Amino acid sequence: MTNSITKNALRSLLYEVVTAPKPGLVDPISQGPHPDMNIYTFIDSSLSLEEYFAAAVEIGQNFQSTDLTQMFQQLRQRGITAEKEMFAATHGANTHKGAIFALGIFVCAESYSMTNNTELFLTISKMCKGLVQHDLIQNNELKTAGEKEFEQYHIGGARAQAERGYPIVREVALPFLKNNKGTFQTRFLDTLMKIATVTVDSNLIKRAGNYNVTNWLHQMATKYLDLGGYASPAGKKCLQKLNDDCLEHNYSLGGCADLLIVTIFVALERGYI
Ligand SMILES: CC(C)(COP(=O)(O)OP(=O)(O)OC[C@H]1O[C@@H](n2cnc3c(N)ncnc32)[C@H](O)[C@@H]1O)[C@@H](O)C(=O)NCCC(=O)NCCS
Ligand SMILES: Nc1ncnc2c1ncn2[C@@H]1O[C@H](COP(=O)(O)OP(=O)(O)OP(=O)(O)O)[C@@H](O)[C@H]1O
Repeated sequence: MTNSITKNALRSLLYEVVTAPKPGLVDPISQGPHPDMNIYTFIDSSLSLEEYFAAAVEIGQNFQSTDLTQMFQQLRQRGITAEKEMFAATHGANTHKGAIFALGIFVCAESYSMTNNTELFLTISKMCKGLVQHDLIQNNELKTAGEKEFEQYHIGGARAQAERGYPIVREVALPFLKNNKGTFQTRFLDTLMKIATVTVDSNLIKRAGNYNVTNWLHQMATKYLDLGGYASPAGKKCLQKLNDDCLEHNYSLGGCADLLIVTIFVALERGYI
């Protein structure tokens, strides 16, 4: 029988991807600026990760030592296999690399925290202690987009969020989702845009080729929420414009999507939604 944490991990991936219309991201209406993937690719990708999340639950349940960075190392080894399983399921498209990292951490930490009665976000920062130093500062071969951006702009992307215990999720997105009422569609779109008001998304910066795009995103997302979000006609229109802008400029919001996924996961675990 599928463990309830594993099930909520899969639910959060599917809830995120069916939410539409998301700017710069794949949803059932549009591939956005992602010609190599669509909603079906995301379904296949999500299902391919079930065993990975089940393994992450087990790692969290069985971990005994006090040094939680070792638990993260175990998870990471399994995560590298999960990336291969994802690429096999999607015929080579990178649908969920960031989510394998972020949601894997949340699943493992949730399982550990439930077994050992610890606080989720504190557990995550203990697991990821030293990650930026190890992966980005001591690394002499900066190859991936995120690694190069650290060199160029000094931003830590997905790794820095993890090491800091996901402050955007803990302090911004989760309280917002919890208090925001309405349909799932409205709540998730507005939460995605709330995340976009503060996130430095390395995926967007890579696509734009400059850091300044971050300020543009923060301003557009703030404007959308000020107009009343998806529940208001003006907010809807603003989101449509943002969707068009992302398509026109080939902008992707992969980091914001990952943060929405983990926010939905915690909300499901805590019964906020
Ligand atoms: C750290 C990860 C996400 C990726 O690192 P990588 O340097 O390959 O890519 P990069 O830094 O360009 O980012 C990849 C993805 O992170 C997400 N992301 C971007 N910005 C942010 C942000 N601010 N917050 C959270 N996630 C973000 C996006 O989905 C983006 O596409 C992870 O895949 C990783 O650790 N890769 C190394 C191999 C590994 O250990 N894999 C197993 C992971 S469990
Ligand atoms: N609905 C979605 N949910 C989650 N992530 C999404 C969604 N739609 C798109 N993405 C994200 O878009 C990113 C893929 O964008 P991109 O093509 O820029 O990355 P890449 O394939 O790794 O890069 P490159 O093409 O330069 O090798 C992935 O990180 C994926 O997470």
